[in-house]
Amino acid sequence: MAEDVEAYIKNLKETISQRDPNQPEFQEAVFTVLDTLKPVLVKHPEYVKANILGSLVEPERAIQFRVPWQSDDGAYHVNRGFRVQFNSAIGPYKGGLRLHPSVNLSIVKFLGFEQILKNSLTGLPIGGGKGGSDFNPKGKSDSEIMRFCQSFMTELQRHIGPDLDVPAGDIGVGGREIGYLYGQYKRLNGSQNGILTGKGLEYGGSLARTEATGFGLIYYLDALIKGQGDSLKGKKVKISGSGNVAIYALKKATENGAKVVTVSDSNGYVYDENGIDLKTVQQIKEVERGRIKEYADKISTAKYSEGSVWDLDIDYDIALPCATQNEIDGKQAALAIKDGVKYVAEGANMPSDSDAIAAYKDNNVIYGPAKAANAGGVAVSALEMSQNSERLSWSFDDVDSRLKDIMENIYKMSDDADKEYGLEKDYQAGANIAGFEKVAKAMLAQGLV
Ligand SMILES: NC(=O)C1=CN([C@@H]2O[C@H](COP(=O)(O)OP(=O)(O)OC[C@H]3O[C@@H](n4cnc5c(N)ncnc54)[C@H](O)[C@@H]3O)[C@@H](O)[C@H]2O)C=CC1
Ligand SMILES: O=C(O)CCC(=O)C(=O)O
Repeated sequence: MAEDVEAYIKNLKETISQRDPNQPEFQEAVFTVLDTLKPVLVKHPEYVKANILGSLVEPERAIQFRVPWQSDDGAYHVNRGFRVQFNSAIGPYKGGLRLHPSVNLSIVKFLGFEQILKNSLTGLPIGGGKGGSDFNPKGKSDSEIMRFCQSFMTELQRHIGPDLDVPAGDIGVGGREIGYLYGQYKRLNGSQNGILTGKGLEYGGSLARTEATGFGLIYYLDALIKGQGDSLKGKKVKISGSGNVAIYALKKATENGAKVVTVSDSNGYVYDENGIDLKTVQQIKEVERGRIKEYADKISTAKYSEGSVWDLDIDYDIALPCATQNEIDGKQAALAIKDGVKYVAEGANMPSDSDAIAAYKDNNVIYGPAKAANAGGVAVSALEMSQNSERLSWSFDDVDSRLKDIMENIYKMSDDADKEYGLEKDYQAGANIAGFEKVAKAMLAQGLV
């Protein structure tokens, strides 16, 4: 049976490589998951017989469209928009929209695929999807962002709905962009605040959605660390990124007694041995929309350097990558291990490449993978959908305590899966298995769909 499973997985990988030879990020995400699911397939031959994985790796729908917009100087531009509706076995497609020049079909498919199992882990009824555009928001005026978002939504609105597909934010899409996207949807279709999450509090947003991914990361990390009989208190932490996820991870980690000594952006990073000051980062990033370099102009103990924060050689305990995919390679993971890192928990999606993950595992670094560690954002998005359906707003504490329960439960589900399949502290495999089993059961029950 184990040989049949090996052959099945090998065959699937070959099919994907042939079908999508130019999608390296998608292949990376899928191949990693396929490898960790082998024990489940050995135990459940019915999933192989029904070719559940063959369906799982193929999006139900991948939409690509033109996004024309005009810049303030009157020039005409055309970007490419995407929405990949990957899997609706357990609920409406759910996942963010990314605005970044690197966005292409491979990246949107990898993110959409990851979202299927992540959303399943939340325990809430949401399927997987993702979207975005290769539009670069950096340096654009508010009016340019508004015109782009209006044009993007003019096409996207045909494909989404409160029970069909509910997008949200991701890199380059925060409260401002969600506002413009929602405004355009409403002009075209009337008010239906269930079509997007991450909305402003005045028009159907949920308290704690802004904080959810970063806070959730720390709730998960806390459970992971406690599971090893250890504590977050007094630990020295490197965070990468300085966007939504990084900022609220910094806030909660500091509140919980850890010392965060770095934040970064795509140009460089700041290192402050005294601990990064949250308010200064928020002022630069959330208010002024500036570069992280400015932090060192405001805080005298901080030093700014160009390049990757993962090349900074200092002793520390915990790595929290919160910027982007493949930001940590094998060499950088080896440096982290040499520097004393015991825990890695991923705020970004797929920030560690496969060499980095292998290095963590070979050196007994406790590794919390993205789909478990950063599921708090989408979990609170699903709670926003519930509040919209109920026409109610829950208190911050209510949402936050549900978030904490969800993140602790994700750790527990991954740990239980490890125990069931005899996988010693492999929280990556545990998360993949726990997320997959629910989706696989739903797909099997629904027949050839
Ligand atoms: N916002 C959310 O609720 C969720 C976000 N994520 C993931 O978290 C990560 C960060 O997203 P957000 O904080 O929402 O985005 P954001 O747009 O608020 O911030 C992104 C941050 O990453 C940095 N960055 C982008 N590209 C980089 C590069 N090539 N090298 C170094 N730094 C780079 C940016 O400078 C910025 O500081 C992404 O991987 C995203 O997919 C995951 C789950 C939910
Ligand atoms: O809140 C959401 O629906 C999207 C979150 C997201 O894009 C992610 O989990 O990567």
